[in-house]
Amino acid sequence: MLEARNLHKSFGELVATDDVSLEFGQEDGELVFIVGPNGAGKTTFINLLTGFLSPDEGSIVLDGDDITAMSADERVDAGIARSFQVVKVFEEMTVRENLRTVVLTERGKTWSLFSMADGHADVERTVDDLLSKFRLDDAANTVAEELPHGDRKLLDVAMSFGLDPDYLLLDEPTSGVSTREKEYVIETVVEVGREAGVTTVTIEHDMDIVTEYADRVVALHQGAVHGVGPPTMLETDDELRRLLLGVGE
Ligand SMILES: Nc1ncnc2c1ncn2[C@@H]1O[C@H](COP(=O)(O)OP(=O)(O)OP(=O)(O)O)[C@@H](O)[C@H]1O
Repeated sequence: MLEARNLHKSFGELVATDDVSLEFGQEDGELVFIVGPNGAGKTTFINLLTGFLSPDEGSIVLDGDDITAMSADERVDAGIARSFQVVKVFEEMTVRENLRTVVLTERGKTWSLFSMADGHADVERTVDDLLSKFRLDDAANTVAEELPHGDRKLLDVAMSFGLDPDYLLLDEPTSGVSTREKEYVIETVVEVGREAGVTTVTIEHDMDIVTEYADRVVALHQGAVHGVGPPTMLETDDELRRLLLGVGE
């Protein structure tokens, strides 16, 4: 289980994370969506969980161990991977080459266990598996910068997934993706996460997507937890609806 305990983070006078305590991973393959108006502290919270920011107060606990002081890289090794709002892929490499770099990184730890030939075949099998899971087979030899936006997003998530995480934190995987592609991108991500039993925590602004796919919704407002509940909360919580529509922000 991944826990945030009383996290606080300020930037100067601005409180971006205000006493946030949340738990993830009680159930394998749970799909948690984080919602909230612009500036609510969603990305900051993901940055704190993944080690890209340090909290001013509070702690992050993984399976009972305090990991607050762990670096982002160490957290990846511990099973916490992320994607970014702006895709970070190697633009001039093909999709296959991008995925291979991740699998090699992940395998790096155990590389000596394989002979070179076995190791190579194993890496390629894993890359093929990622290509197929993320429906990128047809784009395997396409250079990343030439991919349609939806496939770029899928490649980005596939690269995080290739790190073999227990927890996958996704910062707006559908941002900038056309309405037509959105459903396809999120459906693919959801399916892969569920099948692998990976807990995914996804920031999402499209409430139709959240309603359709979330097992649990976390709503943030002004850095604090406004509420945690089933997606029906988006219908029943009038205050939340008002916040998400941006009234009074
Ligand atoms: N590095 C930083 N330095 C100063 N202020 C920051 C920094 N990062 C975030 N903030 C501020 O903290 C607040 C929370 O930002 P954050 O990006 O976490 O919100 P968000 O909910 O992800 O917003 P959005 O939906 O617009 O992406 C905002 O007011 C933002 O301007």
